Amino acid sequence: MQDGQARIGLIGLGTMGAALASNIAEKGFEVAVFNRTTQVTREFVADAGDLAARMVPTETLEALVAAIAPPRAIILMVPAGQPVDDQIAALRPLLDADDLIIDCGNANFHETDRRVAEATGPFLGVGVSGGEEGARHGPAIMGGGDPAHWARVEDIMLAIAAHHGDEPCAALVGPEGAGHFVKMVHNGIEYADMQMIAEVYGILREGHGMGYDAIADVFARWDEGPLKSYLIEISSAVARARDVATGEPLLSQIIDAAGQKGTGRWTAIESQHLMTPIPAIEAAVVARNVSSRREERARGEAMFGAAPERFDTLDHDTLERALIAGKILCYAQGFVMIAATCEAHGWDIDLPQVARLWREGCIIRSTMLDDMAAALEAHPGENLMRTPFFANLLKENHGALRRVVAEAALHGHPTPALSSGLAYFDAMRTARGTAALIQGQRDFFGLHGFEHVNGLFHQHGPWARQTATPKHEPKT
Ligand SMILES: NC(=O)C1=CN([C@@H]2O[C@H](COP(=O)(O)OP(=O)(O)OC[C@H]3O[C@@H](n4cnc5c(N)ncnc54)[C@H](OP(=O)(O)O)[C@@H]3O)[C@@H](O)[C@H]2O)C=CC1
Ligand SMILES: O=C(CO)[C@H](O)[C@H](O)COP(=O)(O)O
Repeated sequence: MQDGQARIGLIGLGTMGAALASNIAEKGFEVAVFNRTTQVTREFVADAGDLAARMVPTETLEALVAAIAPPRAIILMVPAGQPVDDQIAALRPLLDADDLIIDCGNANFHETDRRVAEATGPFLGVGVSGGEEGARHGPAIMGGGDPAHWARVEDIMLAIAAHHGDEPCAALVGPEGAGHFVKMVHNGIEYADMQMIAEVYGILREGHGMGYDAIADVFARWDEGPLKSYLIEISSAVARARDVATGEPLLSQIIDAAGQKGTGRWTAIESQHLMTPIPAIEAAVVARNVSSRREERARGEAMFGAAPERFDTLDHDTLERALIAGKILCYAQGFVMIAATCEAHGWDIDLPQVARLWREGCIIRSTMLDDMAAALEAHPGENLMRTPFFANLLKENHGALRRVVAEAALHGHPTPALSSGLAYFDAMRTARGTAALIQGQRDFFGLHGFEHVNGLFHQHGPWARQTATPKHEPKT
């Protein structure tokens, strides 16, 4: 320790903070820790084993600040929203002007933008993904803020991050709230990927009548192919798990109402502000909302009868291929959203770099990300679905996605994310769609005008009282 002082501080020893503090200490950095509930700090350090030698437990914010070598860097790992503002407000008066606060929790990136603008000292917003296991042994880290501030802690971030070969999955992706924005989109993709897997799980369970161990075997087999990913791997583990209390398959004992802390909802709301379509992600957020309406769903079942029927017209290969197509479309929507936000905010987030950061450590890590990074690198500005490698994969697999969505609909299995992914794919390959009718309707009831195929703007239909007068000359 430098003059007996720690290199960095960390506030919030919950699931993520405790794991991150242990990771930091394990990588050789002394870390001073503080938690709102003091007993948690005491127990954490008491249980830290050899790592305790590189930890300084503190019981007041003043003691925490005194324990860190200046210029200080302090990580916050507390819930998003007011707790972060409160913590900053309590901490900042105790700090020197050049001390750095790093919010490593999930934050709404607009709040991070605001905190950067309001900050009276250095501030970074850093997205950390990987859950407890990732935080402990190597998460993906998406930094946002001033490069000079990032440089002060870069060695720690690179050391604690997951690695893909020799490459650390940690980087400063952009200014202000860019790191939290990228983490938010990561979580949006996470929602959509999880929902698609859950939809296929429903078909295997209710449609095929398979048992949980057999479903776990299917997921485990898929985890050896193109779908290889953390989410498929843990889906297998979850399907195989037994409930400790009853000995029953755990999945039969978990109430089917999905929780959410806000990142998926933020992604969906932001996409609407940007007018950038991410329908599979939005559908996944809606599906969580629907899942929470248990009592209403039960009343619906009593009134109309249970929807999902047994059917055996889909083999496992078709389901796997549908998930491959669906997965590509989830990520494609996420990357398009990052590109759109860059344009709106004047940010320059490097999409291939984001794909590389997500290859290890994070929840959406998947073997496909290597090819995604290469595709985005080779075709800058292109939607992932139109890059040659993924376009070919979609050509090979969209038929399977179509069959799964169609058969599921025929047999009463809701597949909102898979269906939305397919509708996006079809809409995005339809040069002349159906919006002409909407423009005609808008003009009919509101004289909103439309653009004519001859290039004239603000034309009206024959229902307009006055003769349509072009406001602009034809485009040449
Ligand atoms: N769990 C996960 O998989 C991931 C979580 N995150 C993000 O990391 C952050 C922390 O999450 P997680 O560790 O799961 O949460 P936990 O609920 O496990 O821990 C929360 C921590 O914050 C402290 N805390 C809560 N409210 C306040 C407050 N008002 N003021 C000060 N401290 C407070 C708690 O202290 P006390 O002991 O006193 O209650 C506790 O140490 C969140 O932003 C979350 O979204 C990011 C990636 C993954
Ligand atoms: O950031 C995470 C993973 O990447 C957190 O686990 C987050 O809580 C997941 O979101 P939700 O709770 O809404 O499912």
